[in-house]
Amino acid sequence: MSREQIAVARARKAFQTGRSKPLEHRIRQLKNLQRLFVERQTEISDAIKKDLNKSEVGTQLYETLGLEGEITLAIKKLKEWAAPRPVEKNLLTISDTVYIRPEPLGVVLIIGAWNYPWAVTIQPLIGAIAAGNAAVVKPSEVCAHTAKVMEELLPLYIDKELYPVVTGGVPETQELLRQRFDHIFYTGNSTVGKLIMEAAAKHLTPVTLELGGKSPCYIDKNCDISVACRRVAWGKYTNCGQTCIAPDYILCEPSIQERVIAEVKKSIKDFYTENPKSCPDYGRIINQRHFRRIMAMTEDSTIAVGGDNDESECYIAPTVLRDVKPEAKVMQEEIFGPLLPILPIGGLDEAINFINEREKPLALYVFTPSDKVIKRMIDETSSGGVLANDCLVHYSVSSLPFGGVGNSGMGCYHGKFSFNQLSHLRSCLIKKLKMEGVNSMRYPPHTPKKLGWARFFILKNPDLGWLGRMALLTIFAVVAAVVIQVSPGRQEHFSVVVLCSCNVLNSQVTSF
Ligand SMILES: NC(=O)c1ccc[n+]([C@@H]2O[C@H](COP(=O)([O-])OP(=O)(O)OC[C@H]3O[C@@H](n4cnc5c(N)ncnc54)[C@H](O)[C@@H]3O)[C@@H](O)[C@H]2O)c1
Ligand SMILES: CCCCCCCCCC=O
Repeated sequence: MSREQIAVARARKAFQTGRSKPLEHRIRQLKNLQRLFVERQTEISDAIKKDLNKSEVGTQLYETLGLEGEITLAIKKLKEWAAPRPVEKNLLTISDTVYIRPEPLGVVLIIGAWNYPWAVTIQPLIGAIAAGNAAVVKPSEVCAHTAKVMEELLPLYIDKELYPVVTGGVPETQELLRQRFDHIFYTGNSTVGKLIMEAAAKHLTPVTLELGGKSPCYIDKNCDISVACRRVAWGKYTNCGQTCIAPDYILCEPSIQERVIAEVKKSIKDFYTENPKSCPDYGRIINQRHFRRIMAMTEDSTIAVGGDNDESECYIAPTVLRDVKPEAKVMQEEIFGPLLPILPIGGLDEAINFINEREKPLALYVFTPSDKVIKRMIDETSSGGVLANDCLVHYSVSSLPFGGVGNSGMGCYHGKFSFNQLSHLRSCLIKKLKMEGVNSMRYPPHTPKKLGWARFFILKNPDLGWLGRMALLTIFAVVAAVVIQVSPGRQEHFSVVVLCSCNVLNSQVTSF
């Protein structure tokens, strides 16, 4: 058996013992994971420094702080999230207990990307643990130092059979993908996303695909350009542009292009000094392959700011490109690097058309003081998420589902959405063996009269409020009296009326 097969088989066996399911176990594991981030911050930071030149503070701010917040939230809310969820009923099921029961899916495969290696690998793991699953964790081999630290540290804190770490590159990931999982949670590019889905299809395994793409940024000429550009520069150059939701390019009217260039330039200096290369807060491109890919994108565009680079250090200065054409190389794929192209455009209508002619983005940014412009941008486009007058921060809001749409991904996570995404939401309906008369309307022989009753019972919404229920009760009482007088032998009619009368006051599930 391969190393990958062994890890999956062990995780499955451990899941089958049932030990991942009790809430106490889940909480204990989450607390242990939290402890890892408190006790091992130095090892985590040192490795990321080697991989991406992230500073220690940057690592906490962009990677581990969010994870600590998500763990704290999951621990606090787990009982509520995992509890059966009462649902509304129709009249036909009014005397039944009807609810949704979140259940673990089984063994989840988590495939992480390299750009925020802890954030995008461990955040799904938090959801997997909270939902009671086992999970095989495959960190990206591209951030080699971090993958090694993750492989060493996780088993010291959490159940290593239930949550094994499998390191490796493409062959190892493909070997993992040949195994059977109950869910695959993949973060990375859209091309590999398609391969993941293909492999998952063999076992009919559901997938979450957290992908990327080009996230547009429209700057309205009426906005505070200085503030807008500072926020855009932060969103773009954080982690050297290697952020899935970085504003990929700017759309603005030609009349403000020079202002935008000047203000972005000013922010670059404010954030990273005159010499970003020696600034501890400015990162590096992950490797030379990506360095060359990014530099090649500048070839047919005009550099307005930056452009300095050093392949031996994987350094590319924060760069702005002016008067970029839609056909330019930099506009053909997600940049994932510190280049900020500006595309002059005729105004909002043209910007909306430009966005809609392309793949649905993961994030969409609009900077404007006008609520009308914001509303139009939201109403007339589609994207995984949309932000007005800021960048990136929606990622930190646990109550918002984070994920793409179309080419930018499927499924979502963060907070309760992670729990739901990695749970099976099982429909439960518990009926008593009494009141058989009421069922006659659905048993053959089918008659128009029975259909009439069925229409009433299925289509009527019993959620009438207290007054409505009292009124309905009165009607049922009158009908019951009439039925008893007119057709004393028709037991099913009588049962129906009694059933409704008895239960109309209690149209919600109250206990399990
Ligand atoms: N939506 C999000 O939350 C999110 C977060 C981070 C990154 N991203 C996106 O990810 C992309 C960057 O990541 P990447 O794709 O370069 O990361 P990557 O190269 O680390 O690949 C991601 C994972 O896929 C595996 N993989 C790569 N090729 C494979 C193959 N042929 N078969 C099977 N597995 C394979 C890798 O081992 C790795 O674990 C960008 O598009 C970015 O926008 C999205
Ligand atoms: C405070 C804002 C945090 C932003 C973190 C962005 C992480 C993006 C992950 C995808 O690349």
